[in-house]
Amino acid sequence: MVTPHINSKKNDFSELVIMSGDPLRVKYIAKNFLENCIKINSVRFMLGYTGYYKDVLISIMSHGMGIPSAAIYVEELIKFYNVKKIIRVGTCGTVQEKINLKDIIVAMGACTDSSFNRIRFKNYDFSAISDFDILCQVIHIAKNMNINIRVGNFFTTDKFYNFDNSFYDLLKKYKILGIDMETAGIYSIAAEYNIQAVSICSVSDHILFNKKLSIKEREHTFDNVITLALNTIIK
Ligand SMILES: O=P(O)(O)O[C@H]1O[C@H](CO)[C@@H](O)[C@H]1O
Ligand SMILES: O=c1cc[nH]c(=O)[nH]1
Repeated sequence: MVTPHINSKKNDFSELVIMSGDPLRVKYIAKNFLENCIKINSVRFMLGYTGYYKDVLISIMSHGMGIPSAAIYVEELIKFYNVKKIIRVGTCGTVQEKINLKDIIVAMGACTDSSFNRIRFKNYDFSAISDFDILCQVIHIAKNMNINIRVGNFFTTDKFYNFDNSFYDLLKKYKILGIDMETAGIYSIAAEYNIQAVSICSVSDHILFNKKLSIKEREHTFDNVITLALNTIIK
């Protein structure tokens, strides 16, 4: 099976997929956490790998930045490769004073400024939420692994650079914990196709305090998030 963006054979993908925006983070996860790992996609350098984690077949696939890019990969994985469970392992910004760089935030739901969900949902507001069971599993497994997480609302934006401080004040007031660029879209696609999805993000940018992680840190300092995601997806 080949799509315009993925040149893998039908059985190259596991039904369980960890996704991330950055292809180099995907490569890092595959090389450091999977056994007997093979590369299954490199079209547009949107890298994908399949291998074993604790004897379970898992795929790791990049989705690029922004809903339009992520939606292409998520829809193709579901429609052509029979994928049933997706955990996004990403980075996010925050505007909350009590949240620090590298903190882990699980997106229970995601608001958005994108029109993507309105286009899909006949122009109504779609409440983009994670699958409840997989969300509970993340919480349970994080507790067992002694990994601190926060669970709450996200804002998925089309605009990485937003210079309007009143916008960030609004997000802060409405208890938005994380800001990313894909989660709201991934959740609506998951709902349409009845698959499970959840986003787990590490804070890479503190917008309020003007602090950010380096490029290398964004690529591979998230081993706790990765093991949390892997242990959740195999359940
Ligand atoms: O680290 P990733 O998974 O790419 O996620 C975040 O980082 C990118 C912006 O720098 C956007 O894709 C955003 O959602
Ligand atoms: O979308 C994102 C991702 C990381 N940091 C941000 O500020 N926004």
